[in-house]
Amino acid sequence: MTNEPSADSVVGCPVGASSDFGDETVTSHHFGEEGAKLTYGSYLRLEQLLTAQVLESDPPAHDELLFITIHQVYELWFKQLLHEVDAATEAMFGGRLWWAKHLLKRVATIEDVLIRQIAVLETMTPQDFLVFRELLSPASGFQSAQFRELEFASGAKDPTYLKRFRGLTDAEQKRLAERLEAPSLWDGFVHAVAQSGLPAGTEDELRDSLVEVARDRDGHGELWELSEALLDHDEAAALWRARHVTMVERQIGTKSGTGGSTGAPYLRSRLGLHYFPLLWELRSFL
Ligand code: HEM
Ligand SMILES: N[C@@H](CC(=O)c1ccccc1NC=O)C(=O)O
Repeated sequence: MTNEPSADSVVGCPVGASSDFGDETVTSHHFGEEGAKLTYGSYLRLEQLLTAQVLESDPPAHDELLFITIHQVYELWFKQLLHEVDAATEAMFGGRLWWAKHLLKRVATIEDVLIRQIAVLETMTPQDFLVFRELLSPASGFQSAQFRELEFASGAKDPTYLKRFRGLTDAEQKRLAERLEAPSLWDGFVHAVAQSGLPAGTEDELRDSLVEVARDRDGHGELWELSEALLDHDEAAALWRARHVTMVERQIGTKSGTGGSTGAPYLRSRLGLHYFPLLWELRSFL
């Protein structure tokens, strides 16, 4: 005997299918290849996802699972952010400014989550981190290819990073090199400014055009809103860097990093980075 309802008792259920629910709650079913039923776990590839947390410490340090989980969640969101940033850039080149703005709002919302989740990692004490910290060397967040791709795709293209990375895979190197050549969010925005009929051939022209956009929002409302959405992304990235370095100081003080940098001083040297410096400069001219 089985507890599952028979196929013909399930509303909307194809012949031969069975349900995890009673008659009233089931309305339809989906099938994968060869009639195999798609399940929650198979759709989300949970077997791969949930077996990818492999600790370096042995015996296992209690907090290392948290450390790995947080970083893996970051990389999943980085992948999503790149997907949205690429689409937003394409939308600006294609004249679909409302869509670019819509996607950039999503980007900033995800970045908000990335900033707030640092607090979860801060529930780890420095003593508990030290149980497994040495095992991580010479690995470091510095080697996150997707993080650097996001910087490049946003417009902060520092080619020296390509040479400074140790241990990137060939595929990661290739992706980064391609990103250096590909149009960035900023390139997309400059294109949109030019398409609206405003001068955008030189930095000076662009500066004047941005002031014009800001002063005439009735005439240039869509561009203004787009520039604000870009600034939200830029600001969120800056807030993440600041939040990360305060966490780093709390965890390792003035120690140098596992990646070989000076640690907090290196990270502080990056706090002035802006993806869209002209949008920040503009504030001084209004
Ligand atoms: C206990 C927690 C953490 C500590 C102590 C820490 C420490 C550091 C240090 C010292 C550096 C400088 C590179 C080095 O020499 O190692 C660095 C860079 C970096 N970390 Fe972390 N980190 C922590 C958590 C995270 C998390 C959760 C992420 C999320 C992905 C992350 C992403 C990065 C990135 C992207 C860089 C490169 C930043 C840049 O070049 O501007 N870190 N981290
Ligand atoms: N760089 C950190 C270690 C660390 O946080 C880390 C190590 C391996 C992989 C990712 C890391 N996250 C950010 O740097 C440290 O020096 O303590």
